[in-house]
Amino acid sequence: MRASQKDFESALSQVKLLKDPGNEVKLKLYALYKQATEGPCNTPKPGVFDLINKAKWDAWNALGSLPKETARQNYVDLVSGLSSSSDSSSQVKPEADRKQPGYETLVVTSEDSITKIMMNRPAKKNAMTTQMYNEIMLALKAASKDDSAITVLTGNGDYYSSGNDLSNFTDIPPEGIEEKAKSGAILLRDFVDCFIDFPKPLIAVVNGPAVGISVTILGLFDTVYASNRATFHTPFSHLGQSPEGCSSYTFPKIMGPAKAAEMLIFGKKLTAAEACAQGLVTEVFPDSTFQKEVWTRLKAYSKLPPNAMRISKQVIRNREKEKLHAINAEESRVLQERWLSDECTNAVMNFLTRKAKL
Ligand SMILES: CCCCC/C=C/C(=O)SCCNC(=O)CCNC(=O)[C@H](O)C(C)(C)COP(=O)(O)OP(=O)(O)OC[C@H]1O[C@@H](n2cnc3c(N)ncnc32)[C@H](O)[C@@H]1OP(=O)(O)O
Repeated sequence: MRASQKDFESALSQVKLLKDPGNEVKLKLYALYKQATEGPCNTPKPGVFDLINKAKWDAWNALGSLPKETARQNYVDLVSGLSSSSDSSSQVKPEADRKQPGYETLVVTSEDSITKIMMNRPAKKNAMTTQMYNEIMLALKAASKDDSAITVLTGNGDYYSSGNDLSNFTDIPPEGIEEKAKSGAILLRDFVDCFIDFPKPLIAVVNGPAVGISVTILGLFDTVYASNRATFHTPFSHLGQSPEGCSSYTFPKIMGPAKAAEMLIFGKKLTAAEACAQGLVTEVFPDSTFQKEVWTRLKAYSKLPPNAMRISKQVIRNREKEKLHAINAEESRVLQERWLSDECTNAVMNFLTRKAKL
């Protein structure tokens, strides 16, 4: 059911009675309020030294073209979630306090036996920089050893992730472009290996569109929940590139070779419903209730006996591990060559000079 203007006004009054929810939530509330009342952000970006207004602008701008009604609904849902959590437990720490330090491109939190790794470059659609790949690997390694039962990867803002940050290609070392391609292939291989080897249930909470490597690695997750706003796009041929993340093996296995070829060779973009029908996504939720429904479900799952879940995952996945590592190595080797091709260089230059988007 859509939130009415009255629900929205009542949420606006309720929010004033809440305990300080922390800066991150306040920014989310601000952005949703602006989007619900004024629509997409169209004011000039504040200067870099105007930190507070820039953070507010970034949060609002990250909502992109989210419709006003959806923003209104999300605002009402967020306030209702905050009210019930502050009613049910006065000991809940604000998110800012639970946040693990040391990450610049992620927000990593652990609560209710769930470690949540949130990609946090909303203004860049959570494009993955070299730093983000490295931080995700660190966060996964830490989560594999912490006392959480399950681990979640998600995105902040309107995108899940727009995939590899194409400006990674501009940072050429003095040794030249071949060396860049070589180190990129090593990074890719190490990154995907972390997903292959991750020992606990790994869940993707796909909050919006997903592109490139953020889609291909989904075949290595145990469960994928998606908002109905999410789309799944692997435009490798358009970019002069080739599949990674073990998708050359997992996608044909999940959806059959014909459907996999449409995605991986021809770059067909799937809606969340299509991705679910093809087995890449576990379940799709309406965007207005996505966060509430998914987190309620995950909190229930996180209470299951953790060792049993870990062992079940091993039984399901272990016999494939060796094969997946070999496929990852081969895909990384092929991509290393592709990155040196004219097709790839031209596609990246076209994006970076704003001549082409997906
Ligand atoms: C080392 C491991 C390598 C692994 C190999 C991985 C391969 C892949 O992942 S291939 C996929 C690569 N991704 C793309 O080609 C996406 C490129 N982005 C786009 O086409 C568009 O940005 C969009 C469709 C994702 C969103 O379009 P729109 O809603 O119009 O938003 P903007 O384009 O204005 O984006 C806002 C802001 O974010 C920057 N940005 C978005 N995605 C990327 C990206 N992948 N790389 C670099 N930058 C990205 C975009 O440039 C805008 O920046 P500003 O202009 O500074 O605001």
